[in-house]
Amino acid sequence: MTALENLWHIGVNAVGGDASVRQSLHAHPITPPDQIIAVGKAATAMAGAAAALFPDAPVLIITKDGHADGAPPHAQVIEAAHPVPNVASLEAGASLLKTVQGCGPQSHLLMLVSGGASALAEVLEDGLTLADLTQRTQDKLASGADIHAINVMRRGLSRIKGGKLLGTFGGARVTTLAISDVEGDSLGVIGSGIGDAPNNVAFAHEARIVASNAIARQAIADAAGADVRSNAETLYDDVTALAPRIAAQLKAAESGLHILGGEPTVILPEAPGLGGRNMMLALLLAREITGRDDLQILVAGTDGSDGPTDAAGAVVDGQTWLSSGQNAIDTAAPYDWLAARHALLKPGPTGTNVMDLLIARKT
Ligand SMILES: Nc1ncnc2c1ncn2[C@@H]1O[C@H](COP(=O)(O)OP(=O)(O)OP(=O)(O)O)[C@@H](O)[C@H]1O
Ligand SMILES: O=C(O)[C@H](O)CO
Repeated sequence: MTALENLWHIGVNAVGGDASVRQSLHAHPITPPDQIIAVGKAATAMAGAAAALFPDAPVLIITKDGHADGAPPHAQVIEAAHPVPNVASLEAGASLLKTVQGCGPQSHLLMLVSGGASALAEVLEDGLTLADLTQRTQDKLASGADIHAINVMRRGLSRIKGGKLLGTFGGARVTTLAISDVEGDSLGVIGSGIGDAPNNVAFAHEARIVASNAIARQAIADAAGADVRSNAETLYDDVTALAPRIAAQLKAAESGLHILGGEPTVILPEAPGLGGRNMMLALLLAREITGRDDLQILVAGTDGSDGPTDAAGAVVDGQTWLSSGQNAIDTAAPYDWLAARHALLKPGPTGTNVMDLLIARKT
């Protein structure tokens, strides 16, 4: 493993779903819940920590396909598609609504929310079909819209988002623990507000953000110590605008480590190839730094999968663009091009999701 990959793992481990939930519940104990619900890409890890503390509570886990390994044996597990929902997302949404509505008058519900929840569980407003939902999701994802704009669309179609799910809760108390994968760490945006409560509810609601991009970056900075030159959450723009800006900053920077976080956007052509925003940014950066022998850059999603692929991102340097990757840029097909250069990172599902990290070393 390269030094940059090692640092990425340190950051990701610092925001693991299991450890984040355990630490939060240890620091601020809660009364035992009567029901545990975990929704999102980190649901299995978050639910595992809660179920170990509260073994008597029934557990519902809704997560992405292939992300359920290690789920508590007594949990009900539903796996669905991400980022574009499928029929399992509607089944998951129906189970979610039924479970919340089935909580008794005195009950305490523990909600564990992580990014990806929006696509993984849905109950549509009357008159809408799965085809409407998938089409609108695909269009928005390809348009370069950021997560705030995507989730405004999602909330408008939904009977469980934007606080509507907890609006159906008839019990006494809800505790929401959330891992943030959105700028500003707002509970109303994470999973389109699936763990948020509307105003004027009759139950007590406490919400905590237990992991975030800032926490992951700080863990990397702590591990790298005096070597760190910058640490900022500035990866919020189109990848074609970000790449030249970041490359120019790195070329002008002092030698040392640079840590950036956030979630870039990509505008896709009509029939894109295989890739994700991290791979696309890595490819564009490879072009910008071609020939430089003093720069190495890692760009990867902390959930372990970038777009609809099995890679989290890539590591590039001044040699990566030895033969041109322009065609891969034009067709939005960074995956195969980077794979051929052995530049992809494939850690598998990480049990967390705090957006993306860029770690660059200048020597
Ligand atoms: N071929 C491609 N090249 C570059 N980017 C792509 C490609 N195909 C899809 N994408 C991008 O991948 C993104 C979806 O990626 P991913 O599944 O990692 O989403 P996410 O932001 O983590 O989802 P969520 O916010 O719901 O957790 C979309 O923004 C889309 O533009
Ligand atoms: O699921 C979602 O809505 C996004 O990942 C943001 O949390």
